[in-house]
Amino acid sequence: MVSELEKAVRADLQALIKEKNCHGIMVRVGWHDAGTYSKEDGTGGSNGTQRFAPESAHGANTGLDIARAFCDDIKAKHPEISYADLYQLASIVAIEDAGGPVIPFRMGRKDAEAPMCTPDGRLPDADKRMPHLRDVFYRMGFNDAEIVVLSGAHTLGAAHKDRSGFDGPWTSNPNTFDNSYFKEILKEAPAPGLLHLPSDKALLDEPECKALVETYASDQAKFFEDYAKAHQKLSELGAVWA
Ligand code: HEM
Repeated sequence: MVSELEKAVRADLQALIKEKNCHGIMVRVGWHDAGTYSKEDGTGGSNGTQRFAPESAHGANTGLDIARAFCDDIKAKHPEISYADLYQLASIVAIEDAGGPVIPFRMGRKDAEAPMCTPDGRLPDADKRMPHLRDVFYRMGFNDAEIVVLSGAHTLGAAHKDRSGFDGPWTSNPNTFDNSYFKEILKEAPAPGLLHLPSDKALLDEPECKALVETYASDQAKFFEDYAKAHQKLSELGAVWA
């Protein structure tokens, strides 16, 4: 059963995301909190440490201060929710509001404190290809199929020159969660104004991954079904439950 707290936070997140049209960055804040997880030693994951320096200042997190400030406004109104839950719920509500799949959400992640910040370099480098993506995502406990499906989150939002050095959205409808990312990356070159990261094109480097990109490009229902499962797993990486 959804608690009154979750209902209230969801409503406020939805209103904020609609008003600011900030779907992409809200998805990214949850991903970057969770994506530091290491299954080797259990460090990192969905524990809210992104709110602390030095993690907040890691290169990969440039620009996420905007999303964290939005989350702080919600936290001020609902101090009972943990940051760890809030970052994940922001991500999930943004995807749902953009027309994406409903992602099961379990409330109750405990916040970790500043000494639990992870070292820099745990999040993927957009200039690199499959061997690097495997190093990073296998460390979190994901497989190749999950790398492909989770990359589909780039259907939302955009890159910004002053944050990552890359520029522009992946699709022509960056506030709509659909399978257009997969259709776009299959094109030889990006359509005018759109972006292909090297790490996006990496998904076409090997036949099994490329076949999955083609499946998702032609079957949005399958994309949504697989995406919801992988994103739920992402949102619970390393979580310590109250
Ligand atoms: C596969 C490895 C990945 C790499 C190398 C990567 C890299 C990047 C880069 C360079 C940006 C641009 C940041 C900026 O300039 O603002 C970005 C944006 C974004 N990423 Fe990824 N990403 C990856 C996977 C993911 C995953 C797994 C998710 C979510 C599940 C995700 C969600 C997003 C979203 C929503 C944005 C848009 C942010 C905005 O609109 O401000 N990414 N990513």
